[in-house]
Amino acid sequence: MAYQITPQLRDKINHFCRFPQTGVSLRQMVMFGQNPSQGTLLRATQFLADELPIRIAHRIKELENLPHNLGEMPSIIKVKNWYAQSFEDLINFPKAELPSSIRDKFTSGSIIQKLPDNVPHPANNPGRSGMLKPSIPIGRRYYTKVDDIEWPPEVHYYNEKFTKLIEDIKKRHNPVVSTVAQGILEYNRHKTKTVIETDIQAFLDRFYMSRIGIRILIGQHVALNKLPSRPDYVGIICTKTNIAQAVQEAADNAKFICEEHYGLFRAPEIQLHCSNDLLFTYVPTHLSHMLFELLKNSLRAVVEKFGEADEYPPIKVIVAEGREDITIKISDEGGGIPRSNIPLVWTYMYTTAPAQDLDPEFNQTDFRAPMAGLGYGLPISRLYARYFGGDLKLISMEGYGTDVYLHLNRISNSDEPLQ
Ligand SMILES: Nc1ncnc2c1ncn2[C@@H]1O[C@H](COP(=O)(O)OP(=O)(O)OP(=O)(O)O)[C@@H](O)[C@H]1O
Repeated sequence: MAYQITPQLRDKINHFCRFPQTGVSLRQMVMFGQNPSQGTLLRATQFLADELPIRIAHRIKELENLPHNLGEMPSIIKVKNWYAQSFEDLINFPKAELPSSIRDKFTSGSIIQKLPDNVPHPANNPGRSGMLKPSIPIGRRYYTKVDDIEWPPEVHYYNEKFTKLIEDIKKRHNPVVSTVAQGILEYNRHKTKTVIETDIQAFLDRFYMSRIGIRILIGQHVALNKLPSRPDYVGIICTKTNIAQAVQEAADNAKFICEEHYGLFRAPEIQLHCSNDLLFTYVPTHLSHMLFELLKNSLRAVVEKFGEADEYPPIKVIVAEGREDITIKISDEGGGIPRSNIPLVWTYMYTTAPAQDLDPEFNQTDFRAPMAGLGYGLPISRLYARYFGGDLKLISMEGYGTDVYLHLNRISNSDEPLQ
């Protein structure tokens, strides 16, 4: 039988919707996740056990109040039910029952309510330093790392169970992007024009941005709990992400796909101008995703403009290191985009590639089409860039080529853009 939201669950969803979502910055994640003790992990568990149902409840509400009749499409209902099931799993997860000796250690000097804005936090006040352990402000609270004392096996077991729960939730939501895309196709069948309306575009931006945030929080928590510690990594965040290496890997992958797709002996060359030792803190999987999508677009444009050729004008990747941003410019001579189409390239489902079949049941880790096909590459890459305070811009010279600018914020302390 299809999943149903019971009236009791509905009340809980309404209740959690009343709380604002709490953003976490890349820097906070790095500070909190360095060499975490089981106690610190338990604190992270508690944060997520509070925060994830809030974020998910907001999404359920939004899926139920979609503009036009998008919310009635079978694929959208399917996605809403996944969110409702995950919400239910999370709120039914039992609270930690700690032995009293441990409970005292866990709570003493731990979560401190945020001080008024005009009062410096004691941990950041040099005159009073040492009074409190350094703590990380997240939302309205300060999260203090917990000492590495001998934590009883119950704490480890509890963290492990919660990790398993959210890992399963992440897996359940793997096909969300392609299923929502399917929902949009179902909706478009009822219309004569297929360009996405502004309100639906805004919903998709919010929805996918929120999904990135939820998956980062889960991915980070799972990595901290399960992965052996790796040098230069805090969970899924690499504190020494090597840009040149990331571009090179994305270029190799994109060229390989391009050669396969067009049956070419050799894809256009991708020239890289970047210092080999440029390192910064980032989530490497996000960076690879964006670079791969952008390079694929450039390769496709060049190959489609020049056809099967012995030589193509190279694609140039220039990396600039600023104080605030690291900017990656990708320039191609693939003929550019007509000016009137520029706003469309940021809309979901806009593509000039032949239509692709969607298979929402296909259990993929993250949505990715082979060479081109759904028109998700640019808008989703822009969300990834914006998620950590960066941006993605595109400038085209029709008849010549396209430049895309990928700005990555290196200060990394901007909060997640949550709505
Ligand atoms: N460098 C480029 N040069 C010319 N046209 C481009 C370039 N990048 C993007 N475009 C145009 O913008 C459209 C949308 O790009 P987008 O990356 O969002 O989707 P896609 O590549 O068509 O499909 P996918 O979902 O697989 O990424 C492309 O179909 C293409 O027409």
